[in-house]
Amino acid sequence: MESSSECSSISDFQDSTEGDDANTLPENLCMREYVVICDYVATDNTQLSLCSGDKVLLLNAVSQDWWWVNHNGTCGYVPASHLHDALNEQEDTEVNDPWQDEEYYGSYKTLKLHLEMLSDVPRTMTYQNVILKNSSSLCGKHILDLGCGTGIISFFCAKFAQPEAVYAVEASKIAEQTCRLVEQNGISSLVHVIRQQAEELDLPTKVDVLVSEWMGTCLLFEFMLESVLQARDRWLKEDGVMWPSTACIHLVPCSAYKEYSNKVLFWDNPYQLDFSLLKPPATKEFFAKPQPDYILQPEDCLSEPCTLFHLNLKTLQVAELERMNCDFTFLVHTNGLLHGFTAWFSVQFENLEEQGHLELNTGPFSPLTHWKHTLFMLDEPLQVQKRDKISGSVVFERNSVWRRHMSVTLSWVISRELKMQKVGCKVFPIWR
Ligand SMILES: NC(=[NH2+])NCCC[C@H]1O[C@@H](n2cnc3c(N)ncnc32)[C@H](O)[C@@H]1O
Repeated sequence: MESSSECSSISDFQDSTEGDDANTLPENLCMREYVVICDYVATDNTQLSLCSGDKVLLLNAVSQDWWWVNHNGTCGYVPASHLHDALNEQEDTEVNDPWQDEEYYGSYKTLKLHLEMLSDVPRTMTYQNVILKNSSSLCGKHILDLGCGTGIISFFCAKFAQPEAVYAVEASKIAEQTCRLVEQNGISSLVHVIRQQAEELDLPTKVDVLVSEWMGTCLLFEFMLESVLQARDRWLKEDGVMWPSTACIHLVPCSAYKEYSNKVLFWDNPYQLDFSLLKPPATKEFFAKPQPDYILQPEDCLSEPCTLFHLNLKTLQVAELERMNCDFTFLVHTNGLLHGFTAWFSVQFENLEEQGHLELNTGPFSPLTHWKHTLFMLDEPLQVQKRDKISGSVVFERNSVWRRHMSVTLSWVISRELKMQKVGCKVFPIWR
């Protein structure tokens, strides 16, 4: 990165970048004022340290992540995620709310997402089975159903067990419907619908069981898990039960030829014309972020999958969610093209009445769920063959500004007979 001393004034900097249209934003966004929405401390002398509320002038969007700005006559780089378009100020709630709660809970007030979740039979039946198989242990117990949505889990508790009370907590407007459903089904003496954010909850007692369906893309997106862990610390008895009890994130190297062909190779000769110069922008546009609704076929796996993270939800701390990293090694078991990696999650529910646990696995070897699979596409496919080794690391990093978002950084080395063949690294935002 250029040194910030290179920029003595805006006109100098602008002249030096004249015609440099490689990374400049369209005219309408350059030279606009932006507001800093989160403190930033420079980590080298090409960057600026800024405080939330500072106003800067955007000079050049060098990349999606780093922008060259002017602040009171001094130029330097700042992370784009820390800036908000002051002239195009959205509702204060958007700029000042890193949790985007208005948008988030707004998305759950209609039936669309609830229909999708209830239509997911493997997901919903797993929760029903957990309640069914533990019905005697739930007798006389207090249960917290966090983020109950339409209340389906609370209904299972009332139908298949005899708990003392179920607190069905739901922050979105759907809670009004949930109240009506509970009344209509005659279980309002047992199931108490509370329209409240879990963070502001006030219950009459601690609970014996905290059950929640909080899992998002790549397990963590939405970071509803933070709400669940905070509710655990505040409301779950010392010997209380967390359902799910543990959660895992799995990864496998894979081929995705159809995806690559449809999105990139397509441009080689549409209607017998050579549009191949569009392949690089197509790669950037379609593969910069993961595909969250991909369906990985088992035969496209290039090795056995591995478990990256195994989280114990009774002991996990919120601070651990900021950054999680893990090394991996895959032994390729078939010749083919490595187009990318696919991730999915599984959650386990401790069984209170017999050995073992119940599991909901959202991977390619289990019944398909509404989460489908998350495909991380490399920019270029790589030829691999049986007995090659794909080793590397993955870093899940929570977005320091937009608290429901994260990034996944994949680094890989492909080796053949102990000789390094290919090395690579790519950062995937989910979604900011
Ligand atoms: N598996 C998921 N990715 N999402 C499915 C559960 C999400 C449900 O929990 C509600 N919800 C999410 N966070 C909270 C919270 N902190 N407090 C109350 N309700 C919540 C949200 O409004 C929605 O109805």
